[in-house]
Amino acid sequence: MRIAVCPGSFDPVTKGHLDIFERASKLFDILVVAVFHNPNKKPLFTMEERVEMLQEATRHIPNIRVDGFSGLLNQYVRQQNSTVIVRGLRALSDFEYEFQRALLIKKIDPGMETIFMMTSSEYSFVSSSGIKELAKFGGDISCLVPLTIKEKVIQKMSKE
Ligand SMILES: Cc1cn(CCC(=O)O)c2ccccc12
Repeated sequence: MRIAVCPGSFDPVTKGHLDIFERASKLFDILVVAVFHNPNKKPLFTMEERVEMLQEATRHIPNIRVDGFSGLLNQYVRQQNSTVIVRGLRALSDFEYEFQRALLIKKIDPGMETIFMMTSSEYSFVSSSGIKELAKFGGDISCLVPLTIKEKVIQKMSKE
């Protein structure tokens, strides 16, 4: 059984994320989309909200499992009976951080592999932070996130 883990903050999930999920889910028997609890960040949505939003947004992909985790990524991946991490790359600006992170994981856990997938060109500019910024000032985020996510972002922003 080939399992891969796709970790991220997904605060919120975007169409760029979904593009990677849909393509990566065809390469593995199970794709675990894992919301990472980052103690250094103050997310807009709670871990539970992000897991729920991801479950909704990926309902059409049968071999996806959504989960939340904290702690060391490589330990979590091994707990999922996997040694493969999948990350999406939007642009060259992502590469340096992702490259260092992949090398560090390889250093502490040589059996772990990180696979990078380029997002489709139509989503190469889409980021969760950009979407939140746009929504904050009343911009239309319809083409950047699934409809169910759009409503939740606007609702959450109205309370900020
Ligand atoms: C498109 C994309 C960006 N990233 C990293 C930045 C982020 O977490 O949004 C991903 C992580 C997993 C799957 C897809 C993506």
